[in-house]
Amino acid sequence: MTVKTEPVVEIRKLWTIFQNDDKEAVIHKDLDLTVERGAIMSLVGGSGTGKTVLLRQMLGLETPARGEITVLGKPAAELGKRGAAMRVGMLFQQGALFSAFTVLENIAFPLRELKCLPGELIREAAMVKLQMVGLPPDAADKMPSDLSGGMIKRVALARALIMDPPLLLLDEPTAGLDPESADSFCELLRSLHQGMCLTVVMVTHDLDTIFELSTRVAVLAQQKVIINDTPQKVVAFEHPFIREFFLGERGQRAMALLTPASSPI
Ligand SMILES: Nc1ncnc2c1ncn2[C@@H]1O[C@H](COP(=O)(O)OP(=O)(O)OP(=O)(O)O)[C@@H](O)[C@H]1O
Repeated sequence: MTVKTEPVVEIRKLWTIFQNDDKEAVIHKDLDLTVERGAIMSLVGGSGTGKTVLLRQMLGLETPARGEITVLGKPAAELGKRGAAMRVGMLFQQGALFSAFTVLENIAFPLRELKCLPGELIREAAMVKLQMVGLPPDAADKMPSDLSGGMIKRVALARALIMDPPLLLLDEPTAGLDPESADSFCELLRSLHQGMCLTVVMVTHDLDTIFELSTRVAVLAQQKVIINDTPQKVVAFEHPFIREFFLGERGQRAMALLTPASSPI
């Protein structure tokens, strides 16, 4: 008998509407999405289909016009600023580090904000995370301006994970990285997913990342999630966006990774 656990994210009948000048833009319309515990879900879709907005709504940073978003059994809106980092880690597209803070201060920031832990404990926790993301101890005192793009992503990831949240949201985690750095970042995400029992939702256009990591792919089109399934099932789904996105030349190359031996599914 299989025991069905509660989904980590459940979105029901979601509407997102923006008012631009006197025009209304309906970005999501009656959108449903379920993310099961332990999944690594890639959220894909054309430009402007509302992938980033959806991540921000899951984090409780934006409120939809209508519908429900439940994250770890609670409405996303109730995550609250202080509680959010304990339940959900977010890696923003540009890393979004504080330029005037050192690496260690950046990683420690969410813990310092709690204002209830001794400084030494915070420092130790941040050093552990620095090591977990594969950075050497001497990176702790560097400034963000001294770091490569790959290192910035790692520091931002360490900060997102400082409170060991069960859910990690990533916006374009490998964008701007060279292929080698992107590969090693994917490898890091894979090992953290296993080691920390994470559920991961990531917005990405990078086919290599999708095929190397995803257990699920959810496709946004026509203001909805048109399919949420395994990568193999998604690429076989008949839709113009999917054909263009996955079955173009780049897609064919990335799909070569989906051999039985390397498949994450
Ligand atoms: N606060 C806002 N006010 C008005 N319009 C917004 C706001 N935030 C997002 N939008 C619009 O909503 C649409 C979806 O934005 P979003 O950034 O989520 O798209 P996306 O799918 O992540 O696109 P891309 O792949 O190009 O990054 C866009 O047209 C964007 O201009």
